[in-house]
Amino acid sequence: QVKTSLLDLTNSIGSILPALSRPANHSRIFYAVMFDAGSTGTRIHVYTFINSDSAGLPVLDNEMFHSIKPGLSAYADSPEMAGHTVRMLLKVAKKTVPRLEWKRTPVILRATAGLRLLSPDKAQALLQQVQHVFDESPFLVPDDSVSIMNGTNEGILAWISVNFLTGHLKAQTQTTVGILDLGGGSTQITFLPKLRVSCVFRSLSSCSYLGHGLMAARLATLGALGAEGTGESHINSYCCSYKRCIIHTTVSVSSPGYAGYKLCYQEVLKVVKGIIHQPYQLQDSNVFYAFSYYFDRAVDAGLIDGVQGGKLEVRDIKKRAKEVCNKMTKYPPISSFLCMDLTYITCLLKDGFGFKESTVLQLTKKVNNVESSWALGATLDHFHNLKIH
Ligand SMILES: O=c1ccn([C@@H]2O[C@H](COP(=O)(O)OP(=O)(O)O)[C@@H](O)[C@H]2O)c(=O)[nH]1
Repeated sequence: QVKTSLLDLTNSIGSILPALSRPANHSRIFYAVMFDAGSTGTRIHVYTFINSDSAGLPVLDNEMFHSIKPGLSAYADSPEMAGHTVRMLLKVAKKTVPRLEWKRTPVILRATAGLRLLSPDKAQALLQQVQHVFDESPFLVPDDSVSIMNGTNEGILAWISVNFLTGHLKAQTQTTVGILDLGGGSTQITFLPKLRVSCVFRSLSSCSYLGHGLMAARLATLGALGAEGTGESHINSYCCSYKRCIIHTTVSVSSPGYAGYKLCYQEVLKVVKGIIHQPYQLQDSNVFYAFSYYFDRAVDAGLIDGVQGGKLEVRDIKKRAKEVCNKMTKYPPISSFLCMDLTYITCLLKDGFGFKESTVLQLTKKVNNVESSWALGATLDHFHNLKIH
């Protein structure tokens, strides 16, 4: 658990503009290109900002977003393919940023759980390929433009993104919202705990759990982590909605004749228990924005609209998990893992983070047409070091 002074953070964000030091007559518009090298895909965010007249926050005018699957870690044994992926995505940046602005527009790539879980030499080989593609590009390549980001920073930067987008970082705003990010390889929870009377300043609480993203949790639940690449393997799981659930080309999972919420919960609890500790000071007044796989699976389960998102209580997810696992729905689940995924999400929220069944989550993909992701916070961090390191 890492704590960061929120006062430092907001003061620093407030001074982004002076740090940019642009010529007086220069256009007020500037751009930044941030790559998210995630475990399940690589994404490009091209941000267009407008300098505000005051020394306050810049205005985010637009985001161009594009993604490619699989993630860079899928090319651990052919790193030049990782370079190819980034080169393809850079075409989006060239189309979006005016040619005259290329040489002053920074390109940055931050990798998350996929590369954290690789051996250091394989991860390094992938990053070197990306660095090579950046160096050949017409964009500005800052120092430390390509690196693996640590999990707590991932959570803090996502918190900055969502609070920036929802207007909670403005000087006069007293409240903030918490964030819940469920990636493929890791999961993050970041929020501002209740003020203790004796505290001088408020501290952010950010926890990241490597190996507890949704895809990693599937493998861990099935005890299949060690089975990868060792030849075909069959596993029985109460969480498998179909007769046969394929998890990996070499690992297939069979249902023991029936799935069921209670038995499935016991399976996923083994992954959650003992590893996730409950962050203290969680309280009812904390509003949490939940995105990435929280959002995707809620859409798959028919709980929220895929464009609008929506509010859900933890008990709504639990209820739908029961319906899917106990086959109480009219429609067969579109994914053979929907029972396991919804049960894992319920277990993570309740037994992992200590949420009540009545806790309300705001399921969100985009805020004002901008992706809910750490990438925006990382871009703001680039323009002025936010002292989160
Ligand atoms: O800008 C983004 C970045 C990620 N995601 C979602 O985040 C999840 C996967 O996260 P990732 O592969 O980055 O996992 P990590 O490496 O962080 O564990 C998927 O549902 C993506 O669709 C998204 O919707 N928008």
